[in-house]
Amino acid sequence: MDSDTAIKVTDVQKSFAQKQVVRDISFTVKRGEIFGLLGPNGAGKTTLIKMMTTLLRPDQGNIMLNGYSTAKQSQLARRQFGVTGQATAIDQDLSARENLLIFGQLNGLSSKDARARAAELLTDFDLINSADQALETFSGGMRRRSDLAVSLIGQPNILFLDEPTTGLDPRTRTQMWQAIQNLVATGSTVFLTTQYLEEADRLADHIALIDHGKLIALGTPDDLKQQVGGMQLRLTLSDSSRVAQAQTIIQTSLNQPASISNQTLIAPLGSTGIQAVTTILNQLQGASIAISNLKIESPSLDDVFFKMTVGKN
Ligand SMILES: Nc1ncnc2c1ncn2[C@@H]1O[C@H](COP(=O)(O)OP(=O)(O)OP(=O)(O)O)[C@@H](O)[C@H]1O
Repeated sequence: MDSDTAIKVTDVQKSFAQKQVVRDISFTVKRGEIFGLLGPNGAGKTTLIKMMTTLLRPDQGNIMLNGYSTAKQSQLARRQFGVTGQATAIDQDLSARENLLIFGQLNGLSSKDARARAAELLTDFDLINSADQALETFSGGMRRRSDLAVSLIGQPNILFLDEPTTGLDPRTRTQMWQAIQNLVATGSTVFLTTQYLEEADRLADHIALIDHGKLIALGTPDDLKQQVGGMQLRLTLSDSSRVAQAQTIIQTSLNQPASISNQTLIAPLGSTGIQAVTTILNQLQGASIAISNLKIESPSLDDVFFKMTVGKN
């Protein structure tokens, strides 16, 4: 495993009873990146993350965290990461600061270092003004940020975030995104699962899409969007009698078929087709074909998700 690699998953399989829920999955996560794991309900995300965090053993295959095998060197592998979503508060009567101090000491920090690290995290996560309030008085967003702070107290090199923003309002979600981005800016590697495709699109450098336990796509958000067809041109004409003529102009310029829906022509632009849009518009104008609407649409990760996954059946 080279030194740029934080996580290496090789041919991992897991079955429960007779049912195979993770099938031969392999991928690599580079140091300092945000890697998103996506998939419909029941796809196997939680099972995979449990295997990566040593809570479950794969039936077959290998998982390495910073070069340590989760099966053969589980103690060392465990020291490489933090996880959110596990017991991150001992007692709701404790303040956020007290909670951080306890987890700091559990992680082997001296009380002086734990105090300093707690103050740093409370500031980073915008909790410093509520640091001495009991956790039970915290809103959902404050709790989530406090959980994230706790998972960072031992300065893990790799952080697993299982649905870090589920249920948060848009403002708090944006704050969490910022916190995650700040974290990777300091060199940590983040592995996250999310139900929000926009979140994966905004945050993730690479995405693995799984369905029915199988890896069905792997790449940057842009790679995945290209796989479902890239950008599209949608042109609506003012006069329906000119549709056939406009179709010829578009098809000739793009060298791609254009489909017709009422008065709207739709054609894939491909990677260089966007340059042809000016030519198309000039030719339409030259032929006195008026247009009432023009859109250049990028595919979204939603398109990728819907085209590539089937989900529970
Ligand atoms: N301990 C278990 N025993 C039996 N079947 C299980 C067990 N854990 C998970 N499964 C099954 O494995 C499949 C994958 O579940 P998993 O929780 O990994 O999916 P997921 O992608 O995390 O789904 P969700 O988005 O709904 O959380 C499901 O069909 C689930 O019912």
